[in-house]
Amino acid sequence: LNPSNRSIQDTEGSAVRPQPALLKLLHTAGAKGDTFTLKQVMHFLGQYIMVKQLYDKRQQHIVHCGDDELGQLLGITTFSVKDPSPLYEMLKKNLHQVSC
Ligand SMILES: C[C@@H](c1ccc(Cl)cc1)n1cnc(-c2ccccc2)c1-c1c(C(=O)NCCN2CCN(C3CCCCC3)CC2)[nH]c2cc(Cl)ccc12
Repeated sequence: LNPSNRSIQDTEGSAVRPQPALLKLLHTAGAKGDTFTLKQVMHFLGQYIMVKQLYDKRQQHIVHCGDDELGQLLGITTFSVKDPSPLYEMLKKNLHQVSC
């Protein structure tokens, strides 16, 4: 993100530009355009998980993404929505701060 090295949460309201691989997932989930707030990125990633039915039907906080592009981006096969750290790591690498 930006050189001032603010944490990912600080960029809540400001605009971010996802890398192509992440942008593709957001468009699959119905997102339009190429610049979003972090909140919108989170919303569309949630939609993506639902559209692709990646969450465990019995334990709905578990996401199985090993066979999906989401897993390629995260570098993991499974995660729990209760532990967002792998997600924030991925977003740090795949979101560019848009200084507008
Ligand atoms: C609090 C929030 C969250 C948000 C960010 C993080 Cl790093 C962790 C957790 N959250 C809580 N459960 C989910 C979730 C669980 C299963 C399937 C889809 C989403 C989410 C996620 C949202 C979201 O925007 N959530 C809106 C309300 N969700 C409730 C759960 N609902 C589903 C639960 C499973 C059955 C279908 C509905 C969907 C709407 N966006 C995400 C993106 C990712 Cl990479 C991972 C998880 C989520």
